Amino acid sequence: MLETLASAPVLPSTRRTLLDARDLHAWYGESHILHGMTFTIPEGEVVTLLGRNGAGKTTTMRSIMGLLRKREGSLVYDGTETVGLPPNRIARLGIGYVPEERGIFASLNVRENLELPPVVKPGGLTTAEVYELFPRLLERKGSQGTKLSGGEQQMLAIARILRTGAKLLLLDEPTEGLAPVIVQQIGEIIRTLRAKGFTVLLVEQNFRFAATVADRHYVVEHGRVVDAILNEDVPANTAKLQEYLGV
Ligand SMILES: Nc1ncnc2c1ncn2[C@@H]1O[C@H](COP(=O)(O)OP(=O)(O)OP(=O)(O)O)[C@@H](O)[C@H]1O
Repeated sequence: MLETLASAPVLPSTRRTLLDARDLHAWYGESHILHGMTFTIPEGEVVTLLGRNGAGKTTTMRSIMGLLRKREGSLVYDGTETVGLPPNRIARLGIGYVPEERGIFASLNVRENLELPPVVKPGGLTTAEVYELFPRLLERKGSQGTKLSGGEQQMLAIARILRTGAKLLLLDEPTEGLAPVIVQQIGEIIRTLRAKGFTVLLVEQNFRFAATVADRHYVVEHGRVVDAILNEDVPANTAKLQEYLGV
């Protein structure tokens, strides 16, 4: 028997559940990293995973994408159990992943980077719609990946998955290393995506930023969700969050 958390924190929602993670365990080789992650992502919400370095946030995203071979438990996306499915099948269900390192191809220009990933599901944005959302990328469309600032790279990495038809966007620390003014722009983009009906799972270390975009927060420690906080309750829980995050 795997050790699990007897009762995971639960928060109410009136929305349909888009992703339901139950008692998710995952391993890198022999290393057991996720120890029973349980959380739900309501459709149309921005949900964050908060936690210290090494808590298991990135591993949770990689597990959702099927990038870890050994997973146990349940991850139901839009009614389909995805534990056991390969990454390409999971992507085709409509999940897009922007890893922390962004994955921009240095030798390709903005337009080529944008048009590289295949459309996996109908309903993705056209290139024109992407440029409307990211005017900066239109200005830079002929520039090579290497010439882009960190903020432009992050925008390109997000823009790229919008073309694919993904409806659930996994964004791993999109604001990391960016100047405050660019962080604000990324915040604007996330709010716009939410208004357009996308669902977002965001990994963040900075809960002050997270609170400007999110509907709910899950706190991750040692591969488990140990707390769940609605965004409107963040001000009343600041001290607790600071303690969780060690800030
Ligand atoms: N490829 C890997 N092989 C083995 N162990 C790994 C690998 N990647 C991560 N880990 C370990 O898994 C644990 C969780 O890492 P993870 O990257 O999910 O944490 P995190 O919460 O996202 O934090 P961070 O902000 O540092 O990325 C850490 O102990 C880490 O050392």
